[in-house]
Order: sequence, then C-alpha cells, then structure tokens
Amino acid sequence: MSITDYCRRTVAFTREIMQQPATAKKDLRFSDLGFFLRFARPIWSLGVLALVATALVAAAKAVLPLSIKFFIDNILLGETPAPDTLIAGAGAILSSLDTLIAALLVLGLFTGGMDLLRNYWTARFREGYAFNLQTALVEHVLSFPISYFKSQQTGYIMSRLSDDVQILQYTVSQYLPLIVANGLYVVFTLAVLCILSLRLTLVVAAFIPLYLLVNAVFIRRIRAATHRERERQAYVSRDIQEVISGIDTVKTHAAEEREVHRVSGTLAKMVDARIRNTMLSAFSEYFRIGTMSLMLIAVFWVGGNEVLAGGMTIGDFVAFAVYVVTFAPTVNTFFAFPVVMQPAATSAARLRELFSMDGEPSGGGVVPAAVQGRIEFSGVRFGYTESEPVLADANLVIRPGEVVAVVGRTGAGKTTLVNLILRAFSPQEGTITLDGHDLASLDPRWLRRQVSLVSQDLFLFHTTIEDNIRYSRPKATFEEVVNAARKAQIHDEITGFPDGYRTVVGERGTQLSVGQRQRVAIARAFLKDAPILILDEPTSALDMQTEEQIRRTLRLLVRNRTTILVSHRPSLLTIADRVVAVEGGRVREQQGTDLPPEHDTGRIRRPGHSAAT
Ligand SMILES: Nc1ncnc2c1ncn2[C@@H]1O[C@H](COP(=O)(O)OP(=O)(O)OP(=O)(O)O)[C@@H](O)[C@H]1O
Repeated sequence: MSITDYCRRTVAFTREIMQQPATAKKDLRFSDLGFFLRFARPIWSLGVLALVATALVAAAKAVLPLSIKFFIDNILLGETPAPDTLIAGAGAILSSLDTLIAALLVLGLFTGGMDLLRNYWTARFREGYAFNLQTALVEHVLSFPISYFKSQQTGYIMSRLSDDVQILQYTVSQYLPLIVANGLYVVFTLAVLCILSLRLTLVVAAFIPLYLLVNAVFIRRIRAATHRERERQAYVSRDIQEVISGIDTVKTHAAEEREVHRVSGTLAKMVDARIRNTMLSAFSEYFRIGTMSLMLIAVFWVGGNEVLAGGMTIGDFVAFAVYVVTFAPTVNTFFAFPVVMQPAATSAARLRELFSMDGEPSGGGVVPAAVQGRIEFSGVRFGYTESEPVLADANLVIRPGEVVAVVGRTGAGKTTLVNLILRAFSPQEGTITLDGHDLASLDPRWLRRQVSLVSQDLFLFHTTIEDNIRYSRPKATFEEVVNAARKAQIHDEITGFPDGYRTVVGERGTQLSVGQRQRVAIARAFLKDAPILILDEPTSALDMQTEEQIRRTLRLLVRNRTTILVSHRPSLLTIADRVVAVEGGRVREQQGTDLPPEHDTGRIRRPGHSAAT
C-alpha cells in the first residue's frame, strides 16, 4: 500500500469513527449516583477519612513550590515581603535558609505519612465498596425469575456480573481518588496562583472553555463506543463459555476449527470496537495536550513580558512558572476524567439496568398453612412467543395424592406444563391453582419448597455426594442422607467409591454416570419429602434393569404425594393412576384404547381410582 493510500484510509477511518451514532442506549443519569452511593453507606467513615487525607496531601503538595519563591526573593535576594500579601507572614518566618530547610523536612514527613494513611483508607473503602456492590448484585440477580436465566446465555450473564463490577471497581478505585486529589490540587493551586499573579491566573483560566469544548465534542461519542465495546465483550464471553460447556459435542464433531473461527469472528468485532474507542480517546487527548501547550506558551509570553517590564518579581515568576508546569498536566488530567471514567460510567449504567429489573418478590404473596396438593389448570394459554402458543387451552385437574402421567409427542409441551407449575413462566391466559390459590398469588419460594423435581436436566454441584443429596434439605443428618440414598438405589454404589459419601462429583457431576446422577436427584427428592412431586423423564438414562429397581422405589416415593410424571417410557407409566396427553396445545384424558399395548395391563388405574398403590 502506498503512503497516499495509507493516509487516505486513515482519514476515512477517522471520519467514520467520528460519525458513528453517539447515543448509547443505557446512559447513566445523575440520579443514579444516589443509587450507587448507597453501597458506600456502611463504610462512609472510611470514605471521609480517605477524603480528608487526600485533601491534606493535595494541600501539602500545593504549597511546596512556594518554597522556591521564598528561597529566591527572601533568602537569595534578601527582599522583605510586601506586608499586604497573604503569604507575607510565611515569608517572614521562612527568611533564613535553616528554617526553610527545617520546614521542608517537616512538610515532606507530613506529606509522606499522610499519603500512606490515604492509601490505606482508600484501599479499605474501595474493597468494602466492591464487596457491598457485588454481594447486592448477586443477591438481586438470583432473585430474577427462572425465565430470565432460560432466556439469557450463562456467559452473557457472567460477563455482566463480573466484568462490569471489575471495570467499575478498577476505574473508580484508580481514578476517583485521583479526581478528588487533582480537583483539590487545582483549587489550592489556583488560589496560590491568584496570590502570585492575578493577571497570569486569568490567562490560565482563559483556556478552560477550550478544554470544555474538547470534552463536549468527544464525551458522548466515547460513551457510545464504550457501550458497543462492552456489549461485544459480553458476546465473546458468551461464545467462549458455550464452547467450553459443550466441549464434548465440539470434540466428537472434530469442530475445534469451526469453533475457533466462530469465537474469533465475535472477538474480531470486539477488537474493532476497542480500536475505535481507543482512537476516539486518543483524538480527545491530542486536543487536550494541544490546549495545554497553548496555555503554557501564553503564560511564558505574558509572564516574561511582565518581569521585563518590572511588574513582577523574578521569584514570583519562577514560582508561577513551576506551578504552571506541574499544574498544566494536572489540569489536563482533570479534564480527561470524563473520558477515562467512561468505562466505569458504562459499567455503572449496565449494572443500574440490572438492578432496575424486577426480581421475584421475596416473602411476598400468600403462604398457606398446609398443602393438600390439588392442582388445576383452567383455560391456560402459554407460548414462549405471543404468536406461537405451546399450550392453547389447557384444562387439567390433579387431585391430592394422585399420580398423573403426562405423555405426548416430543415438543408437545409436557416440560412446559411442569415449568408452569413451578412458576418458571406465567400463563398468558387462564389460571393455575394449588388448593384453590392462584399460583400467581403465592410466594414463589414457598411454592417451590412444596415441590420436588427430578428432571432429565438435573444439576449437581462440584462438592461431595453427601452435600449434593443434602442440597434439598440442608439440615438433614447423615443418617437421613444415607436413608434417602438407599431408597434411591444408589447407596451401594456410593459406598463402593474409595471416598464413599465424601466423593467429590466434579463440575456438574461429571465424575458420576448419568444414571448415577439421576439417582442422586431421586435421593434428593426422598430427602426433601415435599407434598408435590414432578418427575420429568426421571429414568431416561437408566437401563431396563436399573429402571425396574427405580420403578419400585418411585412407587414408594409417589405415595401420598401429588405427582406429575412425564415419561416416554411405557413401563414407567404403570405407576400412574391415570394418563393424560398433551396434544395440539390441549390436555386430554388418555383412554385405555389410546395407550400403547404394554400400558393396557390393568395396572394403570383410571380416573376416580384411589391414589394409594
Ligand atoms: N425456553 C424456551 N424458549 C423457547 N422455546 C422453548 C423453550 N423451551 C421449550 N420451547 C419450545 O416449546 C415447545 C415445547 O417444549 P417442551 O420442552 O415443553 O416439550 P416436551 O413435550 O417436554 O418435549 P420432549 O418430550 O422432547 O421433552 C417446543 O417447541 C420447544 O421448542
């Protein structure tokens, strides 16, 4: 590529990034600051200490260059300070070299000590703040309805939970103390500059609107670019997480290259967003540095002429020049804060959005004293999209203690039906009641405590088998855990492992076979002993012999519980009192002639029969 082509492309790229949409979807409002301050409330005293220490260090640093003025004017040239100046008193005291050196030593020791304290208090405040924020965030996100987690990919949620908090914490901890310190430094220094020369200070102040103009042009653009970058970063996390969790499928299809290509595609979009964002920041920095250089030139020009004309002492000018040379980069950094704080502002806006989403009410809703277990669907309509109902007009009554098997073609809506009982989703029309209470009116956590679920999609934690079984009743004794495992026909296999019940099952239970995991889930249900039981393909991974054993234990488990059994296994349906079919969005009773031949053995009791086995 020729140099001309290169320049042309650079200009086109610059024009393109300056013309990108400059409005971000989720901007942080000023009122949101109050929201984020609430996490600082329990540690406010540390914040105040950090602020006071920062102010003292800034003040100490601001007076330091004044020593040059005293050294030149009072000590070297022996001039008597003008009685009407504010710093005359200090000048009179520091009129000998010894006192000036002693004062400098004291000032140095004080500044160093105070700086150490500032670091300590700032670190405690920063970490305490991040702790409060992240704990509240995890608590809030865990209160979201199950439907949120079913509609979002784990990697995307994780990115928002960890990346945003980290970026907010990192940026705020790095820059917030600097903003405070630099802000105070600017104020103190401006005061000293005014004392040294009001005229020159006005020259400095004249450049402030130029800084504001640069910010006005760039801030909105940088904010929008940061939003784009962060969304794309979440997509990268989502894709990587998906590949890692589906690594078995990826490997068996020898699809590593394809997956690398897919992830690198998402990654490339993020890198592009990052470059554009970096370049926008670089352009704004370029204009700020330009403003700073112009300011320094103007100060030297006006100040130099003042000294030549005798309107200013050499000491005042040198002190002023030292101030301005150290002050200018601080002013520059100060006006760059709105830019460097954009990642934090973006993260804060995204976190605010998460916090403003409604979780399920905790402790709200009706909590009946006892559960009979009558479940009734009346005219229920539900679809994952409004236009395509999975259930169109579902009517079903399950009597207390009854075992109802739900059959139907794959994709007919059987799992959807049980998810509605768990209030993972809410019907768009019609009602579902438990003992006459609309599920929508019940406390969702209470409701789920009344239900044991053994599903085909079970989850084990990366801990011991004992703790995994105990998950359904944390206060259960070891004997109760063993008892539940015996009933679920897994005790002998557990004791066969070298570590027995202390065997760690691996992430998601990968060190157990699917059949073993399924029986751990059944053991959990025995231990929970809830009045309602949902069995969604509970034996899908078991061989015929183990299923036969489990069928016997399931007969025991369903006793005196309202049970909904979803299964494609004809043999398992024999534990049901009756069978209903989900078909075309409706639920209809299955008659003897509708059942596959192996069902019609007379073991399935028809509606109206007792639930006892
Ligand atoms: N979280 C979801 N989001 C969108 N659509 C979904 C979701 N879960 C299920 N579906 C769709 O709803 C329909 C019913 O699914 P459901 O899992 O209830 O069927 P099922 O009868 O249990 O099937 P199977 O016997 O294969 O388990 C299917 O078309 C499915 O694609």
